[in-house]
Amino acid sequence: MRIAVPGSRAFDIQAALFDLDGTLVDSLPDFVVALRAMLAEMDLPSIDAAQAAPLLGKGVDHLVRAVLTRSVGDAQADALYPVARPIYWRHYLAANGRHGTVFPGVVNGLNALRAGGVTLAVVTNKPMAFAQPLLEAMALDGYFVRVCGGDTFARMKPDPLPLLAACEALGCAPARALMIGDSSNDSRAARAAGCPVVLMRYGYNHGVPVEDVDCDAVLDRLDDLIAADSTPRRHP
Ligand SMILES: O=C(O)COP(=O)(O)O
Ligand SMILES: [Mg+2]
Repeated sequence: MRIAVPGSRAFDIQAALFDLDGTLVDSLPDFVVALRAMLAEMDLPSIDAAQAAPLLGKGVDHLVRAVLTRSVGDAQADALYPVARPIYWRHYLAANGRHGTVFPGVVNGLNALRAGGVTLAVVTNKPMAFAQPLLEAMALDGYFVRVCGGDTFARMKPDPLPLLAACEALGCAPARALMIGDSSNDSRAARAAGCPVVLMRYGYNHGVPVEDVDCDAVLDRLDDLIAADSTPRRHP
């Protein structure tokens, strides 16, 4: 499918690889509920959404460690981490998909890409035990022929390995697989894999605006991607 990307060139793509948190699903409320429950159970000071958002996107282990470091400093975080991790997993499994929502434009965008014959896959740093139930809770699971989690391969994004492995599984050359993400984690992985990459403006970006990140384009909504040969239109 030839797609037009506002502010960039047209791309002839066969597959689209999607980041999950901050790109497809606004899962920040789930993370906040689970983190607050973990901190309360451990008698540690709480956290709010603005403090948690920049810590997302680098996998669950990074998140738990970063939240502990924020609360108690580096040395104590190391000691508390083995206790905190299973507590966080329990609370996140309970919160997963209960408070989050699908970002506006995502369903229309997925439908348009699928209708254009593009093969869709998820490449997230979220562990599979969280990623699959979240896609099901958001009724997005039917769109993707493959879901790759942060624990599917030996290394996660920003390493190119998950993107290269996903391309191989889909039988797609990296140059024809468009990565759609929300942070430098996604664009660095895409650049190293040789995939074109667009970033969503609304996601979780480790505190670095996506305009300042090396990528092919920045989008406000997924359905701003349009078939290159059709008249530009905004889906309802
Ligand atoms: O770190 C996470 O759990 C989220 O990862 P994602 O942004 O790659 O979906
Ligand atoms: Mg993300």
